[in-house]
Amino acid sequence: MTTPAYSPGLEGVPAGETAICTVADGLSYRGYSVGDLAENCSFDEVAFLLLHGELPSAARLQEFHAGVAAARRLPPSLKDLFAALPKWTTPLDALRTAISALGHFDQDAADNSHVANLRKSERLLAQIPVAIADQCRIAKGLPVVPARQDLSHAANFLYMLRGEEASPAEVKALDVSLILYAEHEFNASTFAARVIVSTLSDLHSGVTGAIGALKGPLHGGANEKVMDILLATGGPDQAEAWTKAALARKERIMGFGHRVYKAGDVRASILKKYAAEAATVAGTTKWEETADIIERVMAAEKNMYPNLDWPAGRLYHAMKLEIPLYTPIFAMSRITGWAAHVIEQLDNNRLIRPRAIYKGPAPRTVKPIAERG
Ligand SMILES: CC(=O)SCCNC(=O)CCNC(=O)[C@H](O)C(C)(C)COP(=O)(O)OP(=O)(O)OC[C@H]1O[C@@H](n2cnc3c(N)ncnc32)[C@H](O)[C@@H]1OP(=O)(O)O
Ligand SMILES: O=C([O-])CC(=O)C(=O)O
Repeated sequence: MTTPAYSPGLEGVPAGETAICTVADGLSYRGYSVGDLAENCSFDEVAFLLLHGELPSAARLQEFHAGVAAARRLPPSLKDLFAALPKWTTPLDALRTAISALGHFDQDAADNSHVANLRKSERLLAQIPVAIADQCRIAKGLPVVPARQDLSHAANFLYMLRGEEASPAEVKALDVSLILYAEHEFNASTFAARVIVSTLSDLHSGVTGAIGALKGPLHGGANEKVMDILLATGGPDQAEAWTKAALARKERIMGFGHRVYKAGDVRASILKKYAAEAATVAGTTKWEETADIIERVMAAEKNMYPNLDWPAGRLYHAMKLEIPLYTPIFAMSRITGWAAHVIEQLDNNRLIRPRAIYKGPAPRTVKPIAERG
């Protein structure tokens, strides 16, 4: 038997088949380029596409929206759970706990059939924004805002968070960011979800694990770190020197680089315009100028380009959303990709169990405890 070539971090290794998304020749979901989807569709249509395989007709979209909007509520005990969490709990950690807890209440929890998984996916799609908004308000001692069934995924989230409707421009910008965040092949969180359900575990367990993987700053956690970096520079005047000094200290500039995209991430180019427009409205263009300077330094010094987290962090900041909400917002979109992959995995399952190259001690025998040093 020949040993297959080893690739650290599984870089470049095909680890399964999928019909959901490809990052080859530009990013596309089920055959549609993300640019086309961001230009011509709403997030709600893209969610349907990812879960059901085709773009919806107007009637199917209405039916889908009605079903998801009706599920925008949490069991009352979730609110008690949020109130009981330590005050230092981050919104992403609270969301991870909430998804795990929601599994207890879902009547389909242990049913891994295709139709049950679709039902659970649509419920989680509905419940995640509610969980983020409710936890955020409860942690601040504010009353929760009941969901609106007439609003889109993006608009309802902003409404529940703030207690007032957002402007159409804000809703559109958030919606586009959700389309771009929705799915990305075998990224770490999605792969984690697939590994979990490949043991014939369940959707809620897979999504709970996926959120744990998303949290890290090398993956979804980077969109929160982006704003930390921009704020740390102090602004355009110090940005170049700050970035060069950080690189000299071998620090990573979060929001740059990507395992697959070495010449830039198309999603970052699409969202940049929305981040810039939101900054103009908010009067915070100083962070756009700072970002442009850092982009120039990173290209010149490292030949490295922004990923989607770079403009997303800036967009959410210009929308006056609190930094710890940025990765939960990523999750509120990526639930569609995670769910589609969980369903695809379980529809044609084989346990995911690779091999390791052993680097430990040579075989040895146990000495009686009195003889051990
Ligand atoms: C939506 C998303 O999840 S997109 C990813 C979001 N994550 C980030 O933005 C975090 C910052 N970026 C990174 O850490 C990386 O570019 C990753 C993890 C995304 C991809 O990394 P990989 O392809 O595995 O590259 P790896 O981590 O091996 O780094 C290769 C080299 O580039 C350097 N490097 C990679 N990213 C960066 C960065 N953002 N800033 C500075 N240097 C970097 C590394 O230090 C390393 O240098 P070395 O060879 O001198 O040690
Ligand atoms: O694909 C990756 O490694 C990370 C990423 O961009 C995503 O999950 O959107």
